[in-house]
Amino acid sequence: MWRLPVTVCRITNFLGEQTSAAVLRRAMAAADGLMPPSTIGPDRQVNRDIWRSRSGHDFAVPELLSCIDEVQEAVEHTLGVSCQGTEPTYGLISYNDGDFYAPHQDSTPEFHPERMLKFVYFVHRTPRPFTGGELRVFDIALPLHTEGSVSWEDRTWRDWEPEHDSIVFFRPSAWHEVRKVSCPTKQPEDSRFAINGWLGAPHMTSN
Ligand SMILES: O=C(O)CCC(=O)C(=O)O
Ligand SMILES: [Fe+2]
Repeated sequence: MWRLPVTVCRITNFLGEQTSAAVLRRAMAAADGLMPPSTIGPDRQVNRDIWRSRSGHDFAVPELLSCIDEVQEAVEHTLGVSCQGTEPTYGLISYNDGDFYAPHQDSTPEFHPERMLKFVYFVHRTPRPFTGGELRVFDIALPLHTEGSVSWEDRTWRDWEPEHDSIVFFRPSAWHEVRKVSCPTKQPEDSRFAINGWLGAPHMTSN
């Protein structure tokens, strides 16, 4: 069996000092109003065994979208996806002390098949007020028809730091997780903030 890393495009200093600081200020203000717990699935269940974080859905970041637009072609080329005619959907997610997201896929043939490209843009206070919170992206085991021969314990991965003003792009079908965050102050403003979104076919986009 072969293990191949999933390609992740990562860009640091993505918006620049001033713009990322402005996004962080808005994220901190949103978190101060205590965003609701993140929910999973079409019936919007809170399941703290799978996903512990808080989500804000009406957080607008036009400056991020225009920077994504500028790199989109290069990212598509690198990841081998085409995002022609797609539209972005996104939200602000905050992870505070003890929060995490268990391994999952953002899209499967049955669940959000319209999602073509995933992006996660990170902001946080400096110095970083939390530890953990790495984005873990699992390698693919090949050949794909390995039923029975691959065990969950054997899996391999690469961790990506949630560094302020960095962005990662990958295919939403990749298995990934957010490692548990430790944030000793427990203050909402000290959270690991992520603007988490997808480029997807608009006619199929749903929540
Ligand atoms: O915040 C991250 O690093 C990724 C979060 C994630 O996997 C998701 O919201 O689907
Ligand atoms: Fe995800």
